[in-house]
Amino acid sequence: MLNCLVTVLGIFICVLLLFMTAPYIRRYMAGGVCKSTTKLNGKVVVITGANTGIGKETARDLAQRGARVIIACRDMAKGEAAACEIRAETGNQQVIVKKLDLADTKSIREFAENFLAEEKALHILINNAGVMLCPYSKTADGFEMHLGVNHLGHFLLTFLLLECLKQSAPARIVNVSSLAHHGGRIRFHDLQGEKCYNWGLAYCHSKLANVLFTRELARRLQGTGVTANSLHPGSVHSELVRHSILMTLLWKTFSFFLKTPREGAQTSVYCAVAEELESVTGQYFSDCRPAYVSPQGRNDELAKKLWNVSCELLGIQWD
Ligand SMILES: NC(=O)c1ccc[n+]([C@@H]2O[C@H](COP(=O)([O-])OP(=O)(O)OC[C@H]3O[C@@H](n4cnc5c(N)ncnc54)[C@H](OP(=O)(O)O)[C@@H]3O)[C@@H](O)[C@H]2O)c1
Repeated sequence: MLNCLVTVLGIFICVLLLFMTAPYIRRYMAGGVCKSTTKLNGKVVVITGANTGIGKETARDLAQRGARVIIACRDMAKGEAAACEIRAETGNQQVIVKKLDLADTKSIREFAENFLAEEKALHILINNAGVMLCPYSKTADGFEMHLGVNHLGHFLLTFLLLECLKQSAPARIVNVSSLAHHGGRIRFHDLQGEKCYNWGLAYCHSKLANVLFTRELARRLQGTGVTANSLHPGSVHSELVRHSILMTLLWKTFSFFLKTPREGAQTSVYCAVAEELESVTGQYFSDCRPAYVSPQGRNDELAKKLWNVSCELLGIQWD
């Protein structure tokens, strides 16, 4: 009887504490805010996966600053709905939608070809699109889905747009990675997860690949006026966990504690516009400040090897 009472009292105190501290936890989770007032009139921005979530809010912020924003997404109807909303809210009519499916290298090449034919410059490329917790599946080119979309798709897109970025310098490349990169491992003997697949880890591996790609890219771009940085947006209430019912339920239950997509976009915006980052490159940010990178994410030899393997897989020569 006494045990029972103590347990009930314990639970009651825990719930009370949670309610009392919730506003503080929420404020902590909201993270940093990009304070930059930089205007982007005359600048061209490409954001992948900007029809929803963090990408859409990043597009909204940059459109507000006057940029010509290209929403690169696979679903034109969803992209047009997002663009319509942003145009109406910001009054910026230079928000346009272009088709890009990162799970298909043909679509990536078509997107880049059209972009280079139609646009004169590219000042900011935000590689934001991503998938998480997918059951084992392959892209059109036979790459494991997380690796193919999150890493290889953006690797190829950056390769195809790089000359334009260089010619438009100063320019910035922003790769949206994740804190999850800490759990990632680059296992070259089973990069595609064919021998051993874990849907949670596959996401972590691909996000580690984002960090390593950024590091090697920044090293190669020294002196070109193009910078490359990666970031963790925070834990954001978005559609990212849609492939897992359990995670969707968890995300909904604890949504109060998660960042809104608008809060989640702050570090992307910071990396894209902050004046103090003008010549900062090869870094990893979270909450609009430098953050800790995992030991694997700081391994230059691994970054170089991943670069070469990615080129081989995509059949490109990128020296
Ligand atoms: N949410 C978080 O807590 C969190 C934490 C750390 C890192 N991140 C990173 O933040 C980025 C944005 O995620 P989010 O939270 O905003 O998720 P989201 O709401 O699910 O948005 C992901 C975007 O990527 C697009 N996408 C997926 N596959 C694509 C493909 N094959 N081709 C083109 N676009 C594709 C989606 O398009 P559709 O709408 O057509 O599917 C969507 O626009 C991701 O890189 C994610 O890894 C998020």
